Amino acid sequence: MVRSVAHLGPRGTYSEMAALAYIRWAKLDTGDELMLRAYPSIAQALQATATGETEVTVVPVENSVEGSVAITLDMLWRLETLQIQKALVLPIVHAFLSRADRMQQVQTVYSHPQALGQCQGWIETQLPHARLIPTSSTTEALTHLQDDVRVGAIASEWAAQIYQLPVLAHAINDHADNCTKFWVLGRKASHQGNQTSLAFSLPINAPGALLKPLQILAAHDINMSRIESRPTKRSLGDYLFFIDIEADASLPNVKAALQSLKHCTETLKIFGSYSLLPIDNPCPSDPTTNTSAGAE
Ligand SMILES: O=C(O)C(=O)C[C@]1(C(=O)O)C=C[C@@H](O)C=C1
Repeated sequence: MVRSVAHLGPRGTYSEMAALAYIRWAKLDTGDELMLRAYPSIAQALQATATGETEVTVVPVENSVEGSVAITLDMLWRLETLQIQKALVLPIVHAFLSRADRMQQVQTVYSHPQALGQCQGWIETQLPHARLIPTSSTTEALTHLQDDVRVGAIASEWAAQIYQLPVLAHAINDHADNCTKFWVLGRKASHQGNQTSLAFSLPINAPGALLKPLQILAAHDINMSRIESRPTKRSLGDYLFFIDIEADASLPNVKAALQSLKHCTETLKIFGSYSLLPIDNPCPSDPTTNTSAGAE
């Protein structure tokens, strides 16, 4: 069976860029030949790995401007089987694609909500009256361009090359350092790395309930690099907490802390220890390169 990497499609998304970076790394590291496999949503990509249809999935988890990708955290909590094997951070540089000659012709802008948020300031100054329409991915937005000069889309320059679409403006993201962290998730744990991610729900909604787990981490000299809350969806004001720590779960102090956390949390999930993949050149040089196994 072809071992494949699930990601949000269709072709040319930032998620595919991240998946390609992972595939290149895996080839160099282990000689493994992995194929891309695009899915219409992040949830479907994650499910494909959970059910064994693909080996791993590469999904966005956090952007430097817009913050967490809620669906990734929610699905990770819901699917019992997934472990984080690697993390990678991609610089995200957006372009404005349109068949219009002038910006003034554009009345409607399509893109993924994360991309629309990352270019909010640019849209306000360049296209203050445009209607903004969210799409399931930056490249799904491109299907709305057709021959209509009143329509524009936000995606990468790489996507513009793949679909041979004109770029009206480039590097339109509001912050030059815009970047997104992706996780590589699989059914197996990586068992090594200097970062560990976990999440828990609390047994009671009372003063100090969250303080106890945080005190345990501090008492074991463990540094947190991130804390994020998500609704449990049971009742208003009831939260899950997602925490990243800067330590390997196999270290004695981390093992002891995780053991103690069990006593002051309701459900505790450990998503594994992993390292950050170094990315030299995020953009595949040849836009026609397609190592896709094709799911969409
Ligand atoms: O729509 C895409 O191209 C994606 O890969 C999704 C996504 C995201 O969900 O954050 C990935 C990276 C960018 O931050 C913008 C969009």
